[in-house]
Amino acid sequence: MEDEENIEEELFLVESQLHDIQGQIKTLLDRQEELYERQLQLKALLEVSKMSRNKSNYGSSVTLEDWSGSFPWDSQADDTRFNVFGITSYRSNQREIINTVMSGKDVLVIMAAGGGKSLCYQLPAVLCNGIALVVSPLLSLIQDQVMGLAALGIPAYMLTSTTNKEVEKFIYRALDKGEGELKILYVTPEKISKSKRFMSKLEKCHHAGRLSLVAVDEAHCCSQWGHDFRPDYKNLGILKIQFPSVPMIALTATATSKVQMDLIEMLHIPKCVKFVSTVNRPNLFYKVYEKSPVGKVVIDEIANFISESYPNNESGIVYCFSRRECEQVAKELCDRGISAEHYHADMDIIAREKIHMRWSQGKSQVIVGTVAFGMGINKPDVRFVIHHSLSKSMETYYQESGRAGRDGLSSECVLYYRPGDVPRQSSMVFYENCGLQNLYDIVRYCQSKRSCRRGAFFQHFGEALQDCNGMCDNCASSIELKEIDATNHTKIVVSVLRDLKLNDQRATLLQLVDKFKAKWKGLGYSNKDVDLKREEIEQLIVQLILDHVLKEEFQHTAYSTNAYVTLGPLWKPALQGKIPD
Ligand SMILES: Nc1ncnc2c1ncn2[C@@H]1O[C@H](COP(=O)(O)OP(=O)(O)OP(=O)(O)O)[C@@H](O)[C@H]1O
Repeated sequence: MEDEENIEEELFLVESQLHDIQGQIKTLLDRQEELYERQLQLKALLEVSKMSRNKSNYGSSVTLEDWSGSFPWDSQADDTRFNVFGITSYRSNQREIINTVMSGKDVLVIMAAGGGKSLCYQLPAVLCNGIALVVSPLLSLIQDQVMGLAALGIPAYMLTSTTNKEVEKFIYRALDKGEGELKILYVTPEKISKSKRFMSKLEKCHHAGRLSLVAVDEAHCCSQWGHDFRPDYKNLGILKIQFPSVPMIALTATATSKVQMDLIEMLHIPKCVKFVSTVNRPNLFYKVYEKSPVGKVVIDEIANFISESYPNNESGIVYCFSRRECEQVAKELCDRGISAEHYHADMDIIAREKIHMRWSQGKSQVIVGTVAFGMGINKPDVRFVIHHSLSKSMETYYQESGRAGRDGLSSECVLYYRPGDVPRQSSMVFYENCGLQNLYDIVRYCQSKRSCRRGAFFQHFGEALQDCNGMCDNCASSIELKEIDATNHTKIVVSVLRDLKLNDQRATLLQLVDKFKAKWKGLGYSNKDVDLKREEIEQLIVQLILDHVLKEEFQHTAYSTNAYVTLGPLWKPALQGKIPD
């Protein structure tokens, strides 16, 4: 009896010590996770810092002169800003950029969507004698700009495939002989690379001292590391070679350090002065919703979100993965009473224009588009951008979601995520430069239940962290997260993959999960072992890919219905000790 009491007493002691130790282990594991996250951030920062050091080594320096002081053109510039452009004061960096261009320097401008990049070259173009050349990638973008400038009384023209003969003659005379009134000339990059006649007229214009400046809009298109690479942009380097004394201003909304270096090199502007504004869009609320595997449920949720949050026909965009999906989502939203129209590259240009116009004028509420609904969307009052599937990279997502709230008012960016969408994207980006790494970055953004979404953008673009002010779901919500020990699950995932590899078999993500479940049961795990739902197992597999736990040996072992899951080509022993045998 006394023995039993002693045993019970010791048992109680042991159990309470075990309880304490488990608490300590949990604290340590939490700390370990924080450190892993910090490790990733520091590695990214180190890379950015090394890149900028290399860059200064090969001479593309950022001069530190003060461009906000007084300059001889100050009063004329103020007068033009106010009386021609109707703008009462400059926004951040605009004055400095204008002063730099006016001083004859080359400039690289990185300024968030809606930040006011156009004024940075249009105002100097009006102030300077002669003609400014602007290279821009899209006809619709050019048309908008030319119309806007004409409305301000500025003689701007475009020379593109749609320009009629009369106007073309007028433009060539202006370039050649300085006749007629032409201040800003817009062309597409194809004109520079393909039209010898145009280039020889431009040469004459320059020779006569009448080419005032060259602006390259959407300059990230130069770089194949950027998100919208355009082969014809690669040839724009010729402009600086032919016209070395003419200041060049390259502008874009986003460019990682790698893209910046690339485009400085391609445009031959190694001594450019660089102005980088923050990527932060404080008025945008970022959130990720778990996406149901049932298509109709997703549409119900999107339709409810729109009709409850935006009952007054406020404008929005829904981005979809494929053309077929985009048509279907638009139709199903219409069936649920939302005025939505689809937009994709398979439609003819007139139909697309009509749909864009109706939406711009508020006659339809939502455009359901593919990536084709891209550059040149200048609608300021887009209140929400919903992603029906994840984008292929952080940059693409930043651009697409950034079409919300250009007027500075509160707007929402919602992404519907399910791991099952990852293989579809990975099959598309598999052969792109860094395609998988870029995809994994956005997947990491989606899978995170803790980190600040805004912080992920700062990290991606190599910028110091800023306060989110509760403007993302992870910062705003106080949901308690349930934590589980997934060691056994991970062991099973790895062993399922080993079996497949051994038998030279392949499996879709769905099949992988089925095999996992069968093995889980077969191994006789009891009820107190955590039984995960299908989506949770999918999330675990994707997380293991992201954490590089699944080694290279499993690459291509798993397939989705018709696409690679592409497991872990980037394995590194970051999680040593956690990798199961
Ligand atoms: N200093 C300013 N004050 C007020 N409005 C301005 C100022 N500068 C520009 N704007 C206005 O802000 C809007 C966005 O400018 P702009 O089209 O140049 O943006 P952007 O940086 O080119 O954006 P995107 O990358 O999306 O094309 C325009 O309506 C423009 O007239």
